[in-house]
Amino acid sequence: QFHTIKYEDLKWDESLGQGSFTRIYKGYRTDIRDGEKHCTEVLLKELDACHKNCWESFFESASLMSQISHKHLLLVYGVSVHGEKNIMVQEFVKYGALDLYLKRGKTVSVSWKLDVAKQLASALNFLEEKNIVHGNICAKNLLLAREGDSSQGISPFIKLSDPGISLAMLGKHVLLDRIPWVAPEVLISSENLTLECDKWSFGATVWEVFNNGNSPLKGYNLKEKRRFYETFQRLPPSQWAELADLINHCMDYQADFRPSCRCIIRQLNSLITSDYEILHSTEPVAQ
Ligand SMILES: Nc1cnc(-c2cc(N)nc3[nH]ccc23)cn1
Repeated sequence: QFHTIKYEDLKWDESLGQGSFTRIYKGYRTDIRDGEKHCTEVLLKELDACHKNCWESFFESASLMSQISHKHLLLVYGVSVHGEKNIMVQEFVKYGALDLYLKRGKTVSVSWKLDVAKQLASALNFLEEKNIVHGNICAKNLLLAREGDSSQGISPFIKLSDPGISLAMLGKHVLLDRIPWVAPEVLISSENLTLECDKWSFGATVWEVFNNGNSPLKGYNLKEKRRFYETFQRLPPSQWAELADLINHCMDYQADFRPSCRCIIRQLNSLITSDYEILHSTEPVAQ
């Protein structure tokens, strides 16, 4: 179901941090294609040996991403097993995770943010058509392949990363900590992990993008996060009413009230043409 890569073909470079039970490194993969030697920049995602029991879920998420291909889905080259080590080999995406990129204070225009939201919505639409649930949509899992340059009219380009270890395998604490990205019904039972859950997470991710990568409910402890759902609270609304409505529509506590991907894309397109862009664009508008 996916390609196995020889450990000897991999070379580790700098460490780039860690995810849930995983450590990530920049690396290189040498492979021979049509008689030529190629050396490709890759992202090496190592699963902690102590989480051995998660490895099939780890590989499942790899195989999910390698079975389908879409321009806004991360390319997974394959997996490598070496003794205790399970390694997922992914394409290296130049600018890394979107939340860190935005937190680093890069000022981006409203249309830049809308482009990112539209690209994520088109990736979700593709997954919805294949009836595939991602389960971990968030700005940390959006990778920036091209910065874009609004003055040159060049849009950014994002790729949705693999979901990582499936929610069903994660402990209650990890699930609670994923509030407000994880849909409320999933906390009740991971059997409730459906396509609608990705719509909820989409809403929380759009909120992050329009709040410069700040984490929603930052500083909330697990108890406060649980209360947030128990009392049906909403994220602080954007001043842009149409955007706040879209986010709240996606983050409807009633899963079947959440909009379809096509509806989300239509609403995003109407946002792009709405007056907000004129009123809040950084470039002075001719009076
Ligand atoms: N599939 C991926 C995933 N993450 C990256 C990445 C790139 C970068 N410039 N800094 C980083 N810092 C942490 C991760 C990362 C690249 N490719």
